Amino acid sequence: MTAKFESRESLGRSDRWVVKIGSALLTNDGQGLDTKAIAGWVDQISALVRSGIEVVLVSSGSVAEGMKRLGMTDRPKSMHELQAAAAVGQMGLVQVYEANFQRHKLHTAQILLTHDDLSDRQRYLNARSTLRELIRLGVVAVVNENDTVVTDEIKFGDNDTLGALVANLVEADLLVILTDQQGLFTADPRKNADAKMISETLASDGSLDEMASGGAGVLGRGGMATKVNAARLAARAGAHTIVASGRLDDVLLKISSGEAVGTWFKPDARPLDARKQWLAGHLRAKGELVLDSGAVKALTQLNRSLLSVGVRRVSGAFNRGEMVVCRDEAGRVVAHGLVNYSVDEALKIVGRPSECFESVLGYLGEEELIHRDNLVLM
Ligand SMILES: Nc1ncnc2c1ncn2[C@@H]1O[C@H](COP(=O)(O)OP(=O)(O)O)[C@@H](O)[C@H]1O
Ligand SMILES: N[C@@H](CCC(=O)OP(=O)(O)O)C(=O)O
Repeated sequence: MTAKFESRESLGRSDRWVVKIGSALLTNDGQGLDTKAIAGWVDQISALVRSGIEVVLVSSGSVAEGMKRLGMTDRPKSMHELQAAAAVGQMGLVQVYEANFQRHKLHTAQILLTHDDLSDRQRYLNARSTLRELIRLGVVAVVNENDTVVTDEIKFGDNDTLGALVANLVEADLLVILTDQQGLFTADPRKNADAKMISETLASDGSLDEMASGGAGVLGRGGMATKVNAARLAARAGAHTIVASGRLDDVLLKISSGEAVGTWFKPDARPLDARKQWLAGHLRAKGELVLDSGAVKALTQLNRSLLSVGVRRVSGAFNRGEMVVCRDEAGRVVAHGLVNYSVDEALKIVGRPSECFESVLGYLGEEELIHRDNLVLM
């Protein structure tokens, strides 16, 4: 547990926040952007900035606004129509933010990211430097997924995950996820009138998954499950998360004055170092390795690298340097890591000690299948 923020009051006074505003809130029943509500959130963010808090904004809404501008009544099914709608709507989104932040004499900047941008270490570092520079300059960055260039396989899809990755990038103290519910309930409150709101919890608490399994609202993408996962991802970098209702009056100001609004997800582990945070944010695995119990122990208890001798099975299509998931024999995810061998090579060396590599492969590469510096336990 990070001792830094032990109370709502101290968390409310933290220096750097990422605020994510979801589709469910931003749009008037899918009829374009709710500009009045946006003006209200901008007023609050501007007040936070004036009080010395650094804020990065992650905003959805491009598809809904694009649909309205193009006269589409139903959410398009095809990828290229969605991408066209997002491209049109993103213009509206930045116009609304720019015009409203102008009233407070604050500059805005548009940042559009894809999963690929953040899985490539160099591009990740570039995005990080740019965001940090914008923060230093007192500019409010408005981040969204670059919907125009992403395909189903590589997209974040929901902006909760993007919000958590941005929180990791800028080393935020707090990720605030504003949505259309007051927080995380014990079950989906739309379907269960007896559901109770959770006021605070450890992000790692396994019982949250069941509570959040109810799916998204009509306009949202991820529902509560992606918010819980986002809180966990942010927690790995030591950040706290609050999920709260964007419809509550002055919600952000209430959070900054320490009021107990929404659900507070606390980190419980020591934050990962910067490189491992980047690895933990690699969400698209290219393959899977099934480890025997000795290998699981070597990784989880002894902090060792993964050797091919402890791998039972290999699947997927990966090249050297790509991300794979390591599971135990019961199918539980143990770790993510960047492999030193392609799938074709890995298939030849699994279950064998590294002394055999030269005779099997015809050359001697790295001794480890995944080096411990490139492994992150899950
Ligand atoms: N346990 C839960 N607590 C609160 N909301 C839940 C829960 N399970 C599912 N939900 C649903 O998640 C929705 C919010 O997610 P989503 O529609 O993706 O919003 P956003 O666009 O803000 O990300 C709520 O409207 C609610 O119906
Ligand atoms: N990038 C998409 C947002 C995806 C989305 O709806 O996410 P979320 O707000 O988390 O439900 C857009 O701007 O329309």
